[in-house]
Amino acid sequence: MLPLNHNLQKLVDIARKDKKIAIGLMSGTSLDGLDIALCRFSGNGLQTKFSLLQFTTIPYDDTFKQEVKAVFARRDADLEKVCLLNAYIGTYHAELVLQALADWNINPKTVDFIASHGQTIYHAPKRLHKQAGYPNATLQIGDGDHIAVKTGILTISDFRQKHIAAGGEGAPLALYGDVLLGSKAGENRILLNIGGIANLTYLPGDKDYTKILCTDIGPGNTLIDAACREYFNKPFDEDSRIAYSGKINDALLSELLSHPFFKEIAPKTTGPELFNLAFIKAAQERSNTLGISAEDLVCTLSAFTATTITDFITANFPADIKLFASGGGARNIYVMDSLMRGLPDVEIQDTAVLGIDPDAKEAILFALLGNEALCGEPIKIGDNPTVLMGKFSFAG
Ligand SMILES: Nc1ncnc2c1ncn2[C@@H]1O[C@H](COP(=O)(O)OP(=O)(O)OP(=O)(O)O)[C@@H](O)[C@H]1O
Ligand SMILES: CC(=O)N[C@H]1[C@@H]2OC[C@@H](O2)[C@@H](O)[C@@H]1O[C@H](C)C(=O)O
Repeated sequence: MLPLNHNLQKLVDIARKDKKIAIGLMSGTSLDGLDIALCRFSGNGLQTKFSLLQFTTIPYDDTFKQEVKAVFARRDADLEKVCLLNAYIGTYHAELVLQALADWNINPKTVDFIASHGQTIYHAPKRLHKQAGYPNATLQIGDGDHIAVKTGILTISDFRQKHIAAGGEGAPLALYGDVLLGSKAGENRILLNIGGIANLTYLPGDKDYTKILCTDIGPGNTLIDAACREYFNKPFDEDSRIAYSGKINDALLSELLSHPFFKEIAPKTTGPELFNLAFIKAAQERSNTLGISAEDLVCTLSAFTATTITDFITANFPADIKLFASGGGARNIYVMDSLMRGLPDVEIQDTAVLGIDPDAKEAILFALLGNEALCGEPIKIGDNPTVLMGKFSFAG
């Protein structure tokens, strides 16, 4: 029998380790920076035990943000720029990982694997592109080979394609992490992540997997951020100061809420390809509200995010439920206050009480998906794709 090549042998050795040190990387739709979570795993599937050893978000500089924004969610993107960014982001993320490890005084050789989400630059489920003959599609760039070669660490990346190949929309993948780390017998739970886009996982206390639902809900921070950039030259509404200085415009709010996406059956996914500045302006035109103040606009968009979440939860889940929030939007007090008022019977906390740092949750998710890719088995959760995801990149 021929021997395994050294990469495959190393892969098998890592997969069989009782304890694995992993780095999860997430760069989300808000483009604020790279989330880096250093985790330790033992076990797999429902027996997974994890601890977060370190976490940081390394902010992107303005030049990098502009470069990515030039192609992000744009149908007319410059293909050469996409090609360059695919390699560049891989190398750049690798540098940021090495920087974080140096700051933490950790030798890269002690890390078993990196699990990298990459940067989504376009998300096109059929519900969005509507082009006959084409499947659901999504594109994350920042190639794993560059990360593996530059860091010397086995890298698992490009998780979303398998989900699509097996019939999904490529998102939300939070489902797989939330089921493993977030469910509790006897307690109906919602894990709500408010990033650029808001998504949730419903985990019933009876652990009936056919009732589990994981779906995007609509915009989280993306429209609020877009309006802050356009009218206040600010990246986001820090501590909701702008929202609190404005008032809700009811005509605009009901126009925003009337978009057909909110009537579509879940699970469903979306992104800034739909929810963007042009979407806001079109709704303002239709509701005759182009003249409202920028403060009222930010306030109305914040109310829009909160209302879509409360409406979805009220319409779909039982009243006896606990909600655990994560993502940058969990710091938007206007949105969180509105959720508490809109869901008076729901106990709302953040995921920290579950031992999951709310800022780190998505980076932890990818580390966990990497652990499953190495040593898990596909888990059947209702009608969701029963798959292990991720592609392997070797350092040498
Ligand atoms: N103090 C704060 N006040 C208000 N909003 C905040 C605050 N801190 C963070 N945010 C919001 O959180 C956003 C960043 O959230 P996060 O990092 O979870 O997004 P993401 O991971 O890029 O998104 P996604 O999950 O959609 O991919 C910021 O752009 C901002 O809108
Ligand atoms: C295509 C894509 O990048 N989608 C992201 C985005 O950000 C939030 C929401 O939209 C979610 O569907 C997804 O990310 C998380 C990590 C997920 O897949 O669960």
